[in-house]
Amino acid sequence: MKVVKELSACGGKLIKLSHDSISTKTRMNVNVYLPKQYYAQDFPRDRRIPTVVYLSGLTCTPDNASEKAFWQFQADKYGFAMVFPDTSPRGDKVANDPEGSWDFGQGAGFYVNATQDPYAPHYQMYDYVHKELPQTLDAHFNGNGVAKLDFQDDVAITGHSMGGFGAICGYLKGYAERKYKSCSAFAPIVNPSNVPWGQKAFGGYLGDERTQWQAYDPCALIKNVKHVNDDKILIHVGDADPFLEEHLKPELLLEAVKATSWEDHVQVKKVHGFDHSYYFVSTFVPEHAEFHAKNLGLI
Ligand SMILES: N[C@@H](CCC(=O)N[C@@H](CSC=O)C(=O)NCC(=O)O)C(=O)O
Repeated sequence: MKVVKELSACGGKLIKLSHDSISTKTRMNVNVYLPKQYYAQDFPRDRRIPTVVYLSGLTCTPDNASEKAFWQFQADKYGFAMVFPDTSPRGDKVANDPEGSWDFGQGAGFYVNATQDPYAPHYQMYDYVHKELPQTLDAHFNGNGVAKLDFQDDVAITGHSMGGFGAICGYLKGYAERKYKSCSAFAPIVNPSNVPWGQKAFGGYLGDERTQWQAYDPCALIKNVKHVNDDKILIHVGDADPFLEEHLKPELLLEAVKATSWEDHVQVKKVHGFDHSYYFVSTFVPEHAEFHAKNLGLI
């Protein structure tokens, strides 16, 4: 892993990194925010700083949320690190949308492991985000005998739109092993099998056999995952979001959990006047930060 740039931000630092990924077989960029606690002289040697992973939406790089979501203030307030991965493999050798559209291909990896050519060789974003990246960050930041950051145990996950889908999907798939301690989402695609963005992505990456799609679709996954304790999934969506009716459809997740162990444990907050932009995301980041801080035992 190579440090490309270190930028002072709030009380800590935004570290821009790049590395060769085994999963995607490409060079991947990732941003990590280390909060002020990381740099404090008196930070207890027996404690680790937990992590919140933020998965971005279509067209994004690690920079969109780093620059526009204002997570850094919240990370300092509660004492967690942030990880902002990229949204797909990139490069001349990486297959792209044949029509050059922005909702598939580079910038739109959908956080699944593609099985179909020509996407399968590089589009392995599920393994990259949920397996390889935490291990790689752990080795980079904690490999010097001082393990101050926790990328693998006390970890929360969140995301926006395509990334909201990726967060809920990863949380549910890893739920039995408590991979993530907390999950939230901003304007997520909750039922990709039944909306155009998801159908295009799943068809392209996973093929026409719809049973393969169920392995990643939150509305299918949640029916087969047994809810425990008082875990909740927190979701915000704006009622002025232009993608709400066609692509997001949060009500489908509420329908899916009816009469399951998750009933009453998925909270969808529809907020008046907000659209799909980072003006919406950044407004509700403080509420999501507090939610994750509680679930990570920081407050
Ligand atoms: N380029 C598109 C708009 C694409 C868009 O709105 N992308 C969202 C995520 S959508 C779902 O995954 C986003 O986060 N964009 C980046 C940003 O900084 O806002 C168009 O031209 O309409």
